Order: sequence, then C-alpha cells, then structure tokens
Amino acid sequence: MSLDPFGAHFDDVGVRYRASWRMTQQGTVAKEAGGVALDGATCVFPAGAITGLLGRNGAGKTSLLGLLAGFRRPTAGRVRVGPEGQEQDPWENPAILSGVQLVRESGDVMAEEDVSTTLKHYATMRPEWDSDYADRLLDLFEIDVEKTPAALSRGKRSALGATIGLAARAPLTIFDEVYLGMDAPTRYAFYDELLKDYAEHPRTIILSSHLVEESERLFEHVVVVDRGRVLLAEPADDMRARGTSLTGSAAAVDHLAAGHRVLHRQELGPTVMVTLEGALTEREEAEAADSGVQVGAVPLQDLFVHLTRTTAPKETD
Ligand SMILES: Nc1ncnc2c1ncn2[C@@H]1O[C@H](COP(=O)(O)OP(=O)(O)OP(=O)(O)O)[C@@H](O)[C@H]1O
Repeated sequence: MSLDPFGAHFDDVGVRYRASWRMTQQGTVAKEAGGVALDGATCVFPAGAITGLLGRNGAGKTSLLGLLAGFRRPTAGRVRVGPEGQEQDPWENPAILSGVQLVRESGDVMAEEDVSTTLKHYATMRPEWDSDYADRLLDLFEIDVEKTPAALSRGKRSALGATIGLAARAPLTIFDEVYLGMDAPTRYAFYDELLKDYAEHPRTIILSSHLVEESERLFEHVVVVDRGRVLLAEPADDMRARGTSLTGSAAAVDHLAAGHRVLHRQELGPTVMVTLEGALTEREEAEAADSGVQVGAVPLQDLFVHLTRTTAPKETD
C-alpha cells in the first residue's frame, strides 16, 4: 500500500529568528543577530508534483522547508501539510511528520555509526521504506555501508542523503540542496533515478536549488522566494512563458524586440540572441518566421536570474 501524496499550503507565513548567543572557538561569547527569514509567504506545493523551490542565498528556502518538516513553528501565519483535503499543522504531529522526509546537505545521519545503522533507523521510521531499492541505490552510488558517514567523501555523503530520500518513498519528499556535493555524473544519475522512481511511485517532491540550469527539466511547478517573500508560485511552463528568446541577425532581432522589455541581449558574432519579457503577437511570430529569426522558450535559469536580480541578497555563503 502506498500513501497518498501530501500537499503543503503556506498562508501569510512569517519566520523571525530571535537574537541568540553562541560560544566562539576562542571561548568567548558572541551575539548572533536575529532577523526575518520569511515575511507573508503564501503559496501551495501541489500534491503529486515535483516542485522546484528557487531562491538566492539567504532567500528563506531552508527556513521554509524546516516548517514542513516540523523543525520549527512559523512566528506568523499558518502552514498545513497532508493528503489533499486533509492538510494539518505539521508541528508535533507524528501522523503528518512520519510522511515527510527532508534531506539536508548536513545529512541527518548517525555520524559515529556505520552507514547500515543509519539505514536501519530510517527503515523503522518511514512506513514506505524500500530496503531493496535502498540497496540498489547504494550500489549505483558506490557507497560503502560499513564506513561511518563521517568517513565518506562529501559527494558520497550527499549520495547517501539522496538514497535515504528516495528509498523512504515518503508522501512528501524534500531535497534541500542535497546534490551540491555530488560530481556531475552522480547528480545526473540522481536526477534520472528520481524521475524514474517518481513515475513508478507518485509522491510529492520538493527540490530546493539555486542551480536551476541542470535541474529545471525535473520541475512541473516552481516556487521562487526572494528576501523572505514568494515572488511566484506556478506551473513551470507558465514561468517559461513569461519570456521569449529570439535568435537571428541583429537587424531582424532588434526590429522584433523594439516595443518589448529586453531582459537580456547577447551578441555571438553577427548573430544576436535576446530574451524578452512576455510572448510575441501572432503578427510578430509571422514576421520572425519571414526574417529567419528563431523563436524559443527561455530557460528557467534566465528568468530566475532576471526576477531576483534587482535585489541584492541579504548575505552570501
Ligand atoms: N538560526 C538562525 N538565526 C538567525 N538567522 C537565521 C537563522 N537561520 C537562518 N537565518 C537567516 O534567515 C535568512 C534566510 O535563511 P535561509 O537559510 O532560510 O535561506 P536559504 O534560501 O536556504 O539560503 P542558502 O541558499 O544560502 O542556503 C537569512 O538571512 C539567514 O541569515
């Protein structure tokens, strides 16, 4: 039996961190500034879809995902998670949280025990855990289960996180930048595996990223956050339709682009490529065809950069 996919609803959600104190390596006490991580965030992560959660460094992605996994409560607004029509507050709610698997780059593993001990732990925690599938993924990613997670390379630790996230088959599966430590072949193996297993075992998947280019093919839906606010939450194709790319001779492209807002312009010898906001009219499309200008979709990465460019990040890491 597999559980129905969980959706997640954010209504006017705020997260404000209080100032705190921490011990420095020199043994002195330092004050950690508080601040607003989310402010009036309203969006839906649809049940049974793969959603890309996009945002620059410090935008609020991890804070938002921590709410779904019950790590903290919002300081304002309401978060609800669960099967469609039965969403509940996840906070201290075991019925909901047993169906939410958040995979973070930090791992959430037993660092001092061998990998197989961590896997046994997840097998008891996650009702839908598939041990055979976990074994296949461990082979695919060449992870030695007799090592401790601390003895694995950073990339192998990320792959262990991916293994846990996939084999848990949780109705809400969240990957928070989990693939950052992986090399390119491993990341592509992870993306392929995710799509294959999602097709066979439908569930809700959220992938947070600021590396949009290579993961955008996975997204059916996108949520873009910027400085704690939701800039947009919509099907990925609607976001793609927010822009048009034109490639051709400079004269023809610039003529078509006149009257449109140009988001980006690039010259490649005699060829010019521009990204416009919005779509061409039918007349302009005919004109483009006549003048040999290629009209195409805009990669999500370009739109993401454009949408979030006007504001400087609060901080970088
Ligand atoms: N424990 C904390 N105490 C104080 N401020 C925090 C804490 N955690 C996050 N913040 C602040 O909240 C804001 C959002 O951080 P968050 O980690 O949610 O962003 P993010 O989008 O996941 O960033 P990144 O892509 O860099 O991981 C940042 O300004 C950050 O400094």
